[in-house]
Amino acid sequence: MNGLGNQILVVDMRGRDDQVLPEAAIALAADPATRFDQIMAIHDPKRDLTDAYVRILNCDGSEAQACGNGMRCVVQALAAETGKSLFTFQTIAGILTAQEHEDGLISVDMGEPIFDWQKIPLSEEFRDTRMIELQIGPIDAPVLHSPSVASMGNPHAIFWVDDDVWGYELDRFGPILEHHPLFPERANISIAQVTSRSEMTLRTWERGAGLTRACGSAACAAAVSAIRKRMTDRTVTVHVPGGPLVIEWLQNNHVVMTGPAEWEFSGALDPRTGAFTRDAEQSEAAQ
Ligand SMILES: N[C@@H](CCC[C@H](N)C(=O)O)C(=O)O
Repeated sequence: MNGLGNQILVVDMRGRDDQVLPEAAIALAADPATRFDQIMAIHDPKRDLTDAYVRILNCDGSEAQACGNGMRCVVQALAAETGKSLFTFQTIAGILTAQEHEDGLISVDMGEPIFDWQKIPLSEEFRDTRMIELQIGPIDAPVLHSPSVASMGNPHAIFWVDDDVWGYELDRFGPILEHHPLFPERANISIAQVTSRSEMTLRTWERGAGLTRACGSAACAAAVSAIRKRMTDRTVTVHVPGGPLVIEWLQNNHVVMTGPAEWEFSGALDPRTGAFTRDAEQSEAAQ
């Protein structure tokens, strides 16, 4: 599936007690036929009143605490299967609720943002008035500096720019910043330009996945950071390379993300090796 071009493999692990292995994820990501950004593995619920436990893997095999676009894909897959429209999920980071609307768009309550530096986590206290020294450009005139830092369950840094986000070499700066010592668990790195009280443009270099066409949790982290800085109102349309996501920061402190999800193909996966066989009718149609 995909969520605004964020490539997602939704893997049904219900009724099994094993897991998608990191090696399987790495093998699947290396195959052009199954290239993906994240795996959303749907497991049997571990708690009453939840529909499923969802485990999230990046294409480098690492486990993530949140994936907004992937959650919308899970909702669409389960809504098609069950006819339900309201869901409650458990992830490593906590409980999330989600809803598929009549128009097909999906809202996910991504929970409460975290700004406490120890919980993001950062290696030391950091205020966005302090520059992160970059290994590029002159030290007294860095290309990107003073990010907002926040967690949506997963760590994010958002660098604000006044001009076009496409003018920055995120593929070059992203890996340097992802591994900056300020981020002991690495971080998702975004460049954002606020264009009005209700809109911004955002590009993201994802921890464990690299450049993606959309990152839902980054859109949430960027929106709440812009709202805290009084740059926007509490509802923000975040334009990512794959299209728009609407982010609302509710008075109860929860962040709700709304956007689409799209089915692409299906097949059978060996969760130990990553061997994948596309469903027969789809293979024939592709020939
Ligand atoms: N694409 C995602 C984020 C996936 C996890 C991230 N790369 C991490 O490691 O934290 C989204 O839509 O939120």
